Amino acid sequence: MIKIVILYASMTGNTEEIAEIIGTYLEKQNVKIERYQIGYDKLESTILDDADGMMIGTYTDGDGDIPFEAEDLYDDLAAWNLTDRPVGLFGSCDSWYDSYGGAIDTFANIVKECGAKLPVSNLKIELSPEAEDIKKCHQFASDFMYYVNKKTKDM
Ligand SMILES: Cc1cc2nc3c(=O)[nH]c(=O)nc-3n(C[C@H](O)[C@H](O)[C@H](O)COP(=O)(O)O)c2cc1C
Repeated sequence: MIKIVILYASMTGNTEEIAEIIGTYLEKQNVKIERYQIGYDKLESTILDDADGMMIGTYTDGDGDIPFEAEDLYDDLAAWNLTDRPVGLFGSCDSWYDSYGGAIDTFANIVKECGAKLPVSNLKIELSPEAEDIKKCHQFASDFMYYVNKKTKDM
């Protein structure tokens, strides 16, 4: 069974909702999902030991900043073995701010630097997901799994 680990940081619940939409969609497709809330759950590189891919969801704080509770994870990722691992980035954003979903891009950059593969574009959802956004979440998850399944078959 394919396993995907979903890490998310959420203050007011929007990114958590997106994580739920993606996770539930994938579970229905027989993917094993493990969810961890950044800043609350214990996060160690071993959570990836038997995982086929990882998704990181985050809201954006300050002036395009990553949330305070995600700083430890950000610093620790270099020590995780991310080489060639498929990673997808998503989160809730607010277009009122200049740096739209800046934290998502910051996480995308660090995982790329750590050698991860980013098979899908970062998914940025305006505030709380609406019907159209739910479709985008499903498409994001589906495109991500297309890559993961292909990679798993090739191995
Ligand atoms: C103090 C503060 C600063 C923020 N800065 C940004 C920002 O720079 N860019 C952005 O896209 N959203 C920014 N936001 C908006 C949040 O990312 C947005 O409200 C998001 O939906 C919160 O997600 P959550 O419900 O998962 O916590 C900011 C929100 C707050 C309260």
